[in-house]
Amino acid sequence: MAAIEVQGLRKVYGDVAAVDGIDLTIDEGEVVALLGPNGAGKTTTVEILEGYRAPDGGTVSVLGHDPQTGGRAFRERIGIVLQEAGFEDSFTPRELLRLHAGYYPHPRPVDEVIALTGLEEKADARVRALSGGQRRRLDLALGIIGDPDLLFLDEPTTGFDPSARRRAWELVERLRDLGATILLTTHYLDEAEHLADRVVVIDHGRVVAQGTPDELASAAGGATIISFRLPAGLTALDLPDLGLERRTAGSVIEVRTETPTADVATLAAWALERGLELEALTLARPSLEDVYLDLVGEQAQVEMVPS
Ligand SMILES: Nc1ncnc2c1ncn2[C@@H]1O[C@H](COP(=O)(O)OP(=O)(O)OP(=O)(O)O)[C@@H](O)[C@H]1O
Repeated sequence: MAAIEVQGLRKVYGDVAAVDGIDLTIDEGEVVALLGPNGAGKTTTVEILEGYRAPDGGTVSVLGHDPQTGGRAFRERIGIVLQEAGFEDSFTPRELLRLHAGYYPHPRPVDEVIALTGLEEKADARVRALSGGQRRRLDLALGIIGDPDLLFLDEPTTGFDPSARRRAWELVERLRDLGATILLTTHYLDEAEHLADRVVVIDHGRVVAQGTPDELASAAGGATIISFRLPAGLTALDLPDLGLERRTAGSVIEVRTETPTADVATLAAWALERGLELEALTLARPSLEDVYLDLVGEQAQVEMVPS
């Protein structure tokens, strides 16, 4: 059975269609990542699914309920980790978890949640003494204390250090193994690639692509990415003609090509002729990030240009 079933979802603010006809089905036990540039409509969509905003059109069923009218029976089965939850900072994580456990019929044991989220050392410290990353872990802990069937994670690892991030990923994987359905939004493509069974890309309030990370990457058309660091003192203009398309990120050059063998030979001959060593030279198939930037990159860049 589908955990989430959405058809023709619309939400309009004045002249802006924040959500402009989204269809989305998420099966029980699936981990789905919602991706999209700032303002794409992710938060609006997720908040409608959570019951915090009313749609202007379309049908929504979450765990068999209409989120607007599902009431307590619905709330008890979902867990929500918002981007910025405020909590009473004179409490300790253990106290807050006990308090929240009381709202649910079958909560997880508080100690188990503390261990799952790696908060053992700070379980009895005042919340105000926690670092930003530790507070995010507390957000996660509060999101899973009710042992939800469906968990909404809004940018769950923003502000985490790399090891906290790994632990959060392991936690999501464990929850998935325990059968939870998870809908997460993230701006980290590697996070989506790592965690999600399926990725849904939203732009301008519509679904512009969806599939497993592998499916999306192969939709890029079998191209290969040649990547290397531009030798010191040279510019991209000094390079030979290569590939179909070139992207520069700092001193790293990425060339998309459908003839990698010939292009690598051209590049190697060019470098050898000049006695250059090409640092960080790699060949790879397009990552989810490449595909994502192809789908929404241009609009995202336009949005960043001040008018
Ligand atoms: N309460 C509101 N009133 C008016 N406009 C809104 C409101 N909430 C969102 N919007 C607009 O709707 C559009 C979608 O916003 P939304 O927050 O859903 O995007 P998002 O994909 O979550 O972005 P981000 O990645 O920045 O969190 C944006 O143009 C935003 O300005």
